[in-house]
Amino acid sequence: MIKMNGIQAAIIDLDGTMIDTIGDFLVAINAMRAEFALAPLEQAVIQNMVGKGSENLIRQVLAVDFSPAEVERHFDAAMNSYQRNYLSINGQYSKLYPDVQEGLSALQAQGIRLACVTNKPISFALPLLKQKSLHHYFDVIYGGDCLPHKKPHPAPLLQVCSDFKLEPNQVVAIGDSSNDAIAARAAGCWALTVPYGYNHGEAVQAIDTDGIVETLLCAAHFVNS
Ligand SMILES: O=C(O)COP(=O)(O)O
Ligand SMILES: [Mg+2]
Repeated sequence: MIKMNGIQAAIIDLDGTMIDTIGDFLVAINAMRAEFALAPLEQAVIQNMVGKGSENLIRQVLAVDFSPAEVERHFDAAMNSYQRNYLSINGQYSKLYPDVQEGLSALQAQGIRLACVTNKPISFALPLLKQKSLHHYFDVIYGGDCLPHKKPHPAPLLQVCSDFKLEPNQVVAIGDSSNDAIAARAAGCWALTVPYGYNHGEAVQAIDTDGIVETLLCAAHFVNS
């Protein structure tokens, strides 16, 4: 792996990196589909649709049964149903991946500031981070609807660099998908990838990243080592 020195901040992804939220997605999506008299989808199918924000997810989920025109016709009602269902169970079917708190603590102990950048809507992300006792690690938290662009656009990462008054090459972004690495590359930040999340059904080895780290604790050992 490449030597990564002078890192002052880390931008951490949420779904698939800190928290295994696929159970929440499964329950909320299938509750929404039941309201539309659609059959439930398997977890493996939904898992490959997660990562590009709620709008993308809902369009993909509707497109299993509907034509492009029907998807647009049902979109608003489906999104309302999904949001209501998600918020009613947020976190109940989710759990932290191994060594998340240990990794965040170890990064902080090295003087590295932490930001969370997720494509999850902020109204889902904040209560979830609080419920799982992770919010206190982060100086800055951006949801997918906080800024005009979401990952893989570099804007949220560049916003963090600006918030922290750092150059992008002083910042590492750690995520589970190509979305995170593409945003990092485009911003000029370093990129690390965890292998256990949801990479749109593709192998993490195919991601253009500066390294694959087994856990966030491994990431902490790797940065500035
Ligand atoms: O909600 C999503 O689409 C995924 O969010 P993430 O950016 O935290 O992986
Ligand atoms: Mg993710």
